[in-house]
Amino acid sequence: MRREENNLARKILIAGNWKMNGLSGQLEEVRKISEGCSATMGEVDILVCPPATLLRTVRDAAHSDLLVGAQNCHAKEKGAHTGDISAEMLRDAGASHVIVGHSERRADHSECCATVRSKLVAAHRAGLVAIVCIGETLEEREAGEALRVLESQLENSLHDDVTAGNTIIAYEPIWAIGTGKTASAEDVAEVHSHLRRRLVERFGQETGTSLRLLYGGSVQPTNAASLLSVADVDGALVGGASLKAQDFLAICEAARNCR
Ligand SMILES: O=C(CO)COP(=O)(O)O
Repeated sequence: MRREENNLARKILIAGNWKMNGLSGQLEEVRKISEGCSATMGEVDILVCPPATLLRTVRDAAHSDLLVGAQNCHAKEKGAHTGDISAEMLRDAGASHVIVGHSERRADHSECCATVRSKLVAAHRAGLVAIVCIGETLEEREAGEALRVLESQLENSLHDDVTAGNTIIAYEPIWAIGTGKTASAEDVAEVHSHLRRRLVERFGQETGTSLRLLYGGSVQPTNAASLLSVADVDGALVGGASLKAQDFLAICEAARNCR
């Protein structure tokens, strides 16, 4: 089933995850994104997630309709956690969204689903919309375990007060991140419809069908249209291609044309 036959009530979100990239001298790309997508922003939500050091600068430089988010938060509100940043601090710095549970954090910082869930609670406590990432490894996919692994991550990373207004799910197969390999539209459709069913079972019909499900992993201007046309794909979480305004804007434009 293609997107137009599915639930169109969910507004598409194109989110750029800059990861550990970006210095204050390089804000020209943000200005280009901000200006370039001003016509698109009514129809598509557009979010950029710079490193925490640039949150305030990007927020101040960007069009007010461009959403600005962070890439991680600590579970606690404040206290003796040297080097960490709380969800409240991110909000104070201008963020409205925060990514939690990205596979790079799960791998580099040994974050398990319980940690991700506590960060989700923190994000909601601070009034941030959380983007919860889940994804399987290549070994898990090849062993036929992908759906089981994803289901477990989904189950254990979320808490019961999740709503379509405070949470977005991003499916990012680990083997597709930064590799140039993208999951096929068929694989993405299978995963997203499975996740949708699980969300409806857990949160009920209304919330389950309203939660947005993003795809991430080597999304490029060349493949965005086909990925975004898949039913139950409600947007993209873009890494490398979000660093160049031209590429990111092309993906936003592809999203606009999917409506
Ligand atoms: O990890 C990602 C976004 O969070 C995807 O990264 P790439 O688009 O560079 O594959």
